[in-house]
Amino acid sequence: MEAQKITLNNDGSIVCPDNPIIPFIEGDGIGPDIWRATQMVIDAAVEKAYGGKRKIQWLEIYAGEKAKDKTGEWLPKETLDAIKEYVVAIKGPLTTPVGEGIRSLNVTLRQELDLYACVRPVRYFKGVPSPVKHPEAVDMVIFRENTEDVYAGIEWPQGSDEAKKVIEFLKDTMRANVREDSGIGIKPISIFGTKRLVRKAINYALSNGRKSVTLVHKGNIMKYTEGAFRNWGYELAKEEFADTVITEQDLWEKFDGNLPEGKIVIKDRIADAMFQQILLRPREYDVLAMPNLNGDYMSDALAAQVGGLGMAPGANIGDGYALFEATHGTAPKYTGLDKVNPGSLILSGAMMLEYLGWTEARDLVHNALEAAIAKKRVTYDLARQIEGATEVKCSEFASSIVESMDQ
Ligand SMILES: NC(=O)C1=CN([C@@H]2O[C@H](COP(=O)(O)OP(=O)(O)OC[C@H]3O[C@@H](n4cnc5c(N)ncnc54)[C@H](OP(=O)(O)O)[C@@H]3O)[C@@H](O)[C@H]2O)C=CC1
Ligand SMILES: O=C(O)CCC(=O)C(=O)O
Ligand SMILES: [Mg+2]
Repeated sequence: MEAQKITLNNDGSIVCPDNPIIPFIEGDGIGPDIWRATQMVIDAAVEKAYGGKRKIQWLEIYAGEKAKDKTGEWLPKETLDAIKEYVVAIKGPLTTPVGEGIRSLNVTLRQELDLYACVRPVRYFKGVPSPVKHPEAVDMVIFRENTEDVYAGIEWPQGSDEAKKVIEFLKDTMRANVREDSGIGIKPISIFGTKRLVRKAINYALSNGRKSVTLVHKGNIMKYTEGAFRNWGYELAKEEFADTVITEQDLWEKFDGNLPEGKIVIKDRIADAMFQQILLRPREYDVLAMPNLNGDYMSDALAAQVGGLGMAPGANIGDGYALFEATHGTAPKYTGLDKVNPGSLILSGAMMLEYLGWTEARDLVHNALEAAIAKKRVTYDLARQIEGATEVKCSEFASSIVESMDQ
């Protein structure tokens, strides 16, 4: 069967052939190890679910260190073009230097492709060790705005002409005093960016039988960015989902705390308090929508509750285009050791299978991952927390997942 491209309908839904061509970026650091493991597990699940009728044809594209070595560029235009051409892609993590050097390639990919929602489902898999008493109570899906906020890349180093000019402008024109030896960063949050993100989160909640969407913001301090995010989120819910969305106040005043069938609650929480809520009252939260930085922090914190960054999948989704990737980074100290947990990228691959509509293969991955963990032969991150577990390599864990598909 000849491999074909995935195509997009006008409404942003995809048309997926049985033999789609899917580009992948291997990634830096632990990327090659976890990508190898992921490819093996996803291919095995597809083969097992569809008996050869469906198969992914993988197409390697380059970004990060491998791209720099091969082409002299960190993010070649061909890579962006390929993701647009093939609609769906998957990537390993890419390194970003701290405090200097190139801008994040991960953030650049999201912005250039307008993948405005970073979707990170956080759920518990049986047998995974956790620092909390009831990790099974965690079942949340983060919708993190992916293109704005302090990630917009509008910043100038301390002492630069640009920083000096902005400081002067603030002082002379806006009567706002900023210390002269400051670096400057700008935090834009727009009505457009907020509303399309919240719209996606509410639509997801409605089509997946979720009960609430919580807007997470620091609007008491950053009134016109984070506070506005909250206000525009409520506004959007009222404008576009008046028949289905109720407020928390409605829930108590009109419905005595009992959510009517088919409705969802929209509520909001201030971000610092929300970090406590996810630990102490996880059952009260479902879909979470938030600006970029809050989403970045909350993703790793929530991941910790269900087994850590080795078990944290994600996707960057726009209007049709999607780029799947783990929540974690390149974990540089483990580069080339075949040691880390490939679970996050494997689960990101399972999200991709769902996006293709291949839910039988997705279920196989989820069940086999749980079955492999039950055997207590797991990578270091889980082994160090499970009594009586044997530590296995990244590749061995992937093989164990594949073997578990047959059992
Ligand atoms: N989307 C992306 O591509 C992302 C890229 N990055 C980039 O990655 C680089 C490193 O960032 P860093 O802050 O160290 O964050 P990382 O997420 O790479 O790693 C932090 C720690 O998390 C644990 N961890 C991460 N991945 C796994 C895994 N697969 N299995 C088990 N444990 C895991 C390890 O903990 P322990 O030490 O306890 O073993 C690791 O030391 C930076 O350049 C950063 O910019 C960061 C996040 C996302
Ligand atoms: O781009 C990076 O280096 C970090 C990104 C990140 O932490 C994230 O997307 O969660
Ligand atoms: Mg992060």
